[in-house]
Parts: sequence; structure tokens; C-alpha cells
Amino acid sequence: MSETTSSSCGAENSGKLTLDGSVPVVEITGLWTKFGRTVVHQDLNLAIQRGEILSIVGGSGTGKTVLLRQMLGLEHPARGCVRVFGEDISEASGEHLQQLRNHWGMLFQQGALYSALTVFDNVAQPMRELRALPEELIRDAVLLKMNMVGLGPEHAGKMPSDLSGGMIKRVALARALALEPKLLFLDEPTAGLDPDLSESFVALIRSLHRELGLTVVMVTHDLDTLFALSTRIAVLAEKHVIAIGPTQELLRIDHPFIKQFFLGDRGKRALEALEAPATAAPPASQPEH
Ligand SMILES: Nc1ncnc2c1ncn2[C@@H]1O[C@H](COP(=O)(O)OP(=O)(O)OP(=O)(O)O)[C@@H](O)[C@H]1O
Repeated sequence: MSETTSSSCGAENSGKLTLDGSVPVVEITGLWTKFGRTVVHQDLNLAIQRGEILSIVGGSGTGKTVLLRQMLGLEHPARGCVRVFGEDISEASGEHLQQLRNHWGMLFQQGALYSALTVFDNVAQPMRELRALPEELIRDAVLLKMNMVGLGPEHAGKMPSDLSGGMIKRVALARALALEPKLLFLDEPTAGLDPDLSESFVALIRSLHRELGLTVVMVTHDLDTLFALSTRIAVLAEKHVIAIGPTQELLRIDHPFIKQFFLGDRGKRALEALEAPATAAPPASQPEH
């Protein structure tokens, strides 16, 4: 747990979430995160607008995951303010915090499925936790979510240990979308996938983002995924966001990390691939076996 002193957004929570885009979906101002004497974030500012795919990049240990954890209310600011849907996340508790959580989905790096539950039960789990939905409705909703991520009903009874890496990601994504969130957090969404699976998963995220009008916050080291999906990229260095903007704008910034990250060999290759004519990627909804 990060060290907590005085987080402050300057005003009390209204108890109502602002989902209409009239305020940023996530708004971080003057954030400090500390672990003992280690300062991870220092006066960090970041605003994420409705509908964008905002990616956070930075060197190893620069605090990307901790920043995601701040947005999820899993870490506390030492100073500063983290608002999600207009509400101070560190002041939200109980039902209010649960209400906030119901409006976002999180895809963890390893998929993080419950190994003892079937595909169906994994996707159903957030709906069952609400304790308000009848089982017939859950059944239909689970099959719908599975279909959205390209998984047919024949996969419903499988256990996570029977699934390929790509299928695990799809099930985890279906679970993240179970409660029809407005905001989706992705932590290394394509880690561990081979290039073809990675490409089809990126296509899936892109089409769901468009169809569902999602706001997406992503951390990724994979430059192909980064360039293919991001509408804006926030660069974390020197304990704060040193630059934010679309890829082409960042390429013009004269900063050693940005130059090395975007215009190093890997960056150049990924940018060239992006500019090359699109190859025939499998349709996003194509079932995976
Ligand atoms: N619970 C914790 N206690 C103490 N220090 C922590 C804790 N969590 C993270 N840190 C430290 O905070 C810093 C940022 O960690 P974080 O995991 O956010 O980095 P990252 O940018 O995601 O790195 P990577 O790209 O390597 O995954 C690191 O120095 C890490 O050791």
C-alpha cells in the first residue's frame, strides 16, 4: 500500500457519477504517490476524456501500474486528487465505491480467471455478485458477452486450463465487459500472445471500443498494440506525465526517452507496420478454437 497523507479533491463527492462526458472520465491532479521514502509520482496531472483510448507508456518502474491502481482506488494518493466519473476515488467507500466499480471493467495481464470456474461462471461472476439479476437473464447475458468476444456457446462449459492463451484473454475480456462498463482498463492486453493472436485481439478491442462507445485506459509495452489502438499516448518519466498526445505529435518532441522509445529500432518497425497497407486480419468476432 502506498503511503497516505492528505489526498484532496477540494470538494466532497456528490454521490452521483458523471457519465455524460461533461467532465473527464478520469482526472488526476497534483498526484503524489509514495512508498515509504520512494516517490513514484510527483505532481502528476492527467485527464482522460470520454471515448478515447489513452495509453500510458514509460520505462520500467516509472509507475504505470501504480497509476492504474490509483485510478482503480487500490492505492491512495499521498497528495493530490484522482477523480473517476467526477468522484474522488479515494473518498469513495462502501456502496458508492461498488457503484463506481460497476461502471468499469479491468483486463488483467494474465487474464486472471478463476481456475475452478468454467468459462460461463467466470463471465457470470460479476453479474452474480450484484445479487439482483435472475439466473435466466444472467444466462442470456453471459452468452451475449461471449459472442461479443468471438466465443461460441460450445466453450461455456470449458475450464480455464483447457483454453489457449488467446481464449483466456477473450474470456477475461467478456468478464470485464459483463456489467456493460463505460470505462475499460487494459493491463498489457496482448502480453503472451503470438503476433497473429495479438493482431486479432487488437482488432477485437478496436471494434468493441467503437461499438460500445468505451473509454479505454491501457498500459502496454507492445508497440504494435500501442500504435494500433491509442488515440493518445501519455508518457510517464521523471515521476510525472512529461508529454501527452497522438503518436504523430509525440514523435516531434525532443526528449531522450521519447526519441529512444518511439524512434528506436522497435518503435520504427512498429510505425512502419502501421503505415504499411493493412493485411487481412481475421474479423474481430471470429470464433477461436
Ligand atoms: N506495494 C509497493 N510497495 C513498495 N513499492 C512499490 C509497490 N508497488 C510498486 N512499487 C514501486 O513503485 C515503482 C513503480 O512500479 P510500477 O509497477 O508502477 O512500475 P511500472 O512502470 O508498471 O513498471 P514495469 O513497466 O516494469 O511493469 C517501482 O519502483 C516499484 O518498485
